[in-house]
Amino acid sequence: MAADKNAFVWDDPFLIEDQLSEDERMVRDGAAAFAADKLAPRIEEAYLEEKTDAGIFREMGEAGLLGITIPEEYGGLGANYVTYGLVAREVERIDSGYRSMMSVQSSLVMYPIHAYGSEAQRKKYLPKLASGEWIGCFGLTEPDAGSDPGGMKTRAEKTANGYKISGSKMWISNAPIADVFVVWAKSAAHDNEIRGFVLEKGMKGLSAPKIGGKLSLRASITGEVVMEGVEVGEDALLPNVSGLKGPFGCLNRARYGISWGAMGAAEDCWHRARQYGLDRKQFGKPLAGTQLFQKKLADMQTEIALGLQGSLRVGRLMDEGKMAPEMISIVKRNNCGKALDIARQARDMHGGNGIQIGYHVMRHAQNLETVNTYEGTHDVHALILGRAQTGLQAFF
Ligand SMILES: Cc1cc2nc3c(=O)[nH]c(=O)nc-3n(C[C@H](O)[C@H](O)[C@H](O)COP(=O)(O)OP(=O)(O)OC[C@H]3O[C@@H](n4cnc5c(N)ncnc54)[C@H](O)[C@@H]3O)c2cc1C
Repeated sequence: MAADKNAFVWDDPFLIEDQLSEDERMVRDGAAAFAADKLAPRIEEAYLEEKTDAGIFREMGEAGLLGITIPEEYGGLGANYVTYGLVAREVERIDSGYRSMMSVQSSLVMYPIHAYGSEAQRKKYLPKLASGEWIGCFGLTEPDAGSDPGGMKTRAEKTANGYKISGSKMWISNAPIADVFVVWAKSAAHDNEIRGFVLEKGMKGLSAPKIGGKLSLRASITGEVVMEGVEVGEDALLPNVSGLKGPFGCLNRARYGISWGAMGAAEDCWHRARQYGLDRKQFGKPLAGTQLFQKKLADMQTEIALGLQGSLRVGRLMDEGKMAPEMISIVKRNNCGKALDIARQARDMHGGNGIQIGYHVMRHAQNLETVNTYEGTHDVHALILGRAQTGLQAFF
């Protein structure tokens, strides 16, 4: 009997699947298999023990998940932004920390080296970052400059052969295990404009101590980047960008991926809450048979369907070269905020079991606290959108 072409697919209400190409589905399926085989078995221990396995980068590299949008000649996959988003969704279905490790490497380290770097920098760094042999980090945030990166204090002074960089960065994902550091500094030789520099592990004056005690993103290591007069040659400067548009160009890509990733974490919470409600009986019937439980599931289904459709639309526009950063603010802000609400609801729907590591939902909720904050907080994206529609700057 032929399938009913008007049937409702509860876990894909708007038939996202039909809107993807064969190639996009193939890479997505590979990422899903990788996530299930290599990431899912590690996450509970990694999270509980706050342990980041640096070997994951090589495994991600072998699976082709690093530098999805970077051309093949530099070791990337040469795929489109929709594919990048689909991969982020699969990885974050397991854990936001693993997706963070991947996003930083692909969007915040490989992207700027490709987009703003010299040919020599591309050839030197990109293949090893794509294979996961080298791990990258991106240093923009400082102890006193988070939402306002223009207030950064890190400085690059001109020397005879290059630059001397001094300052400190805070909350830098991957930093303690990084080989390659893309850092942003105000450069005296360039009218105090913000410029990007590529530093390498082992340089004199460069250190990256771990920030311990995180209650969120515990599987993804975070550190400071301390630069005490780090001397680099002219070849460390990213030559082709200056000003805040450099870091924001990278952040736009990462934020777009996060909008998909957060929906992956939300889907995991939704599916787990639904299954829990079907399995668990109270008052003589499954929890899923109660009106309140079903209302919560319907809210989750609705927000996830809308969120995924929004991210897909923005991805298609990026691939057509028609992306405006404000579009990314809409999906990053909406999807992270909604995913956080969904994870908290799912935790509640699991009752006492919901606080246990083995039920996964509280880990997602804890992670999504960070995902809602980094890469532009929920409120900062509201200010970007407010400015875009009123023409009035409300940041200060
Ligand atoms: C686990 C983790 C990993 C991270 N990884 C990286 C990384 O790899 N690289 C990197 O560079 N950074 C990274 N960050 C930093 C992250 O991007 C910043 O934490 C974020 O930008 C917010 O900055 P802040 O923490 O200084 O908060 P603040 O900017 O001090 O904000 C505090 C609060 O004030 C609000 N606020 C700020 N400005 C305004 C305003 N004008 N009007 C109204 N409200 C406002 C914010 O919305 C927020 O609620 C990471 C952070 C975490 C927690």
